[in-house]
Amino acid sequence: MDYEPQFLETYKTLVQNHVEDSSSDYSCSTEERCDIPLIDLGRLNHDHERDECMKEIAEAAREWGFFQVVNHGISQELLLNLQIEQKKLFYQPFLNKSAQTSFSTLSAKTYRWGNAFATNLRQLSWSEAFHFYLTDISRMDQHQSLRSSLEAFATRMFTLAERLAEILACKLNTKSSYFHEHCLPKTSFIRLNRYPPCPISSKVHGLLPHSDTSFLTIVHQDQVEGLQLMKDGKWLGVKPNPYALVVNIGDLFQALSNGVYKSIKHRVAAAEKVERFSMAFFYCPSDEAVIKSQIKPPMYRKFTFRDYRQQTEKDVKQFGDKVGLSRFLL
Ligand SMILES: C=C1C[C@]23C[C@@]1(O)CC[C@H]2[C@@]12CC[C@H](O)[C@@](C)(C(=O)O1)[C@H]2[C@@H]3C(=O)O
Ligand SMILES: O=C(O)CCC(=O)C(=O)O
Ligand SMILES: [Fe+2]
Repeated sequence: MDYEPQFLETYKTLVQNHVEDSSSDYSCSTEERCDIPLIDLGRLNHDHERDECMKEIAEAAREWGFFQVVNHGISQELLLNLQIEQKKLFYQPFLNKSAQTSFSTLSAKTYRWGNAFATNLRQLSWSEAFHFYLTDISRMDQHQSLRSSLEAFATRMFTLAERLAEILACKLNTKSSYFHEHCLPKTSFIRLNRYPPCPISSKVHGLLPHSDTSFLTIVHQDQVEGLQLMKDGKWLGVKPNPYALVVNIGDLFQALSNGVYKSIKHRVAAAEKVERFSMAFFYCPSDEAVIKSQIKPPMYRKFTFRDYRQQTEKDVKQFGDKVGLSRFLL
């Protein structure tokens, strides 16, 4: 198909040099699927249920770093419309996507695939993605239907992310106005993911294990399994729920909460026969925002979001993967 990135040809050397070992089978057996906490956000609108619901959110962030939410305020119609646009976007010829001839107004790194810096097959992600910042979206004059779906998604996701972040801050006794001040729609971004069928699915990840460089990430996954998270040293599969969004704590909230909320490693398994799509919203601050916990004694030295992003980009270039928060431990 002319829309598929040429993974096998491009990463031929990594495939040839791959040495099988016991840890290189990435599939996850049935009994290892899990139910992450499922939280009904409708309860936030009722006085007598609000406190309990907020407590559950904070507990899930502490214990799991992951939870699902229903009655989240984002309509199925909106999610479906964006999914349709997402498919149209990925089913363009690969050359259009990579040359971005039809997205010439967008910033250079909108489309990405594989991992140009992978030093071995484990670091290769058998997937492609588009990153959209709100400032880019507003300039997409030639793609009206994609633009309006992205705008609606970003607006609703932003409101949800801010609400969750404020609840989490409140349960930490941290100033919740921090988020309103530093995290703006234009500093957050959307990532549309596609995981193509993969002929070497037991040797490679769909998306390599990582924690997110964000305060919070909210993901809509389709009905194809694949997302897995690390809990108590084991990989567990997250069962897709058509009405739920998956929320996970990112590195910045782990730092701001002094390690109370957990930014958990997760990955997406590659599949041999089926493709998978997901849409993620990364709730991030401006580059100048300072991440410093009020909780004593501090675990991490204070840093700006710019410091963290630049360090991550440097590590990915040098090592093929991000090192993450451990760089900032005191
Ligand atoms: C090679 C990598 C790029 C990435 C960090 C990683 O080590 C693995 C996952 C990638 C990811 C996915 C989610 C976010 O878009 C991102 C910014 C993140 O935190 O992890 C990216 C990283 C990236 O593009 O630099
Ligand atoms: O595809 C998914 O379900 C998760 C994607 C993800 O982890 C990411 O984009 O950071
Ligand atoms: Fe992620």
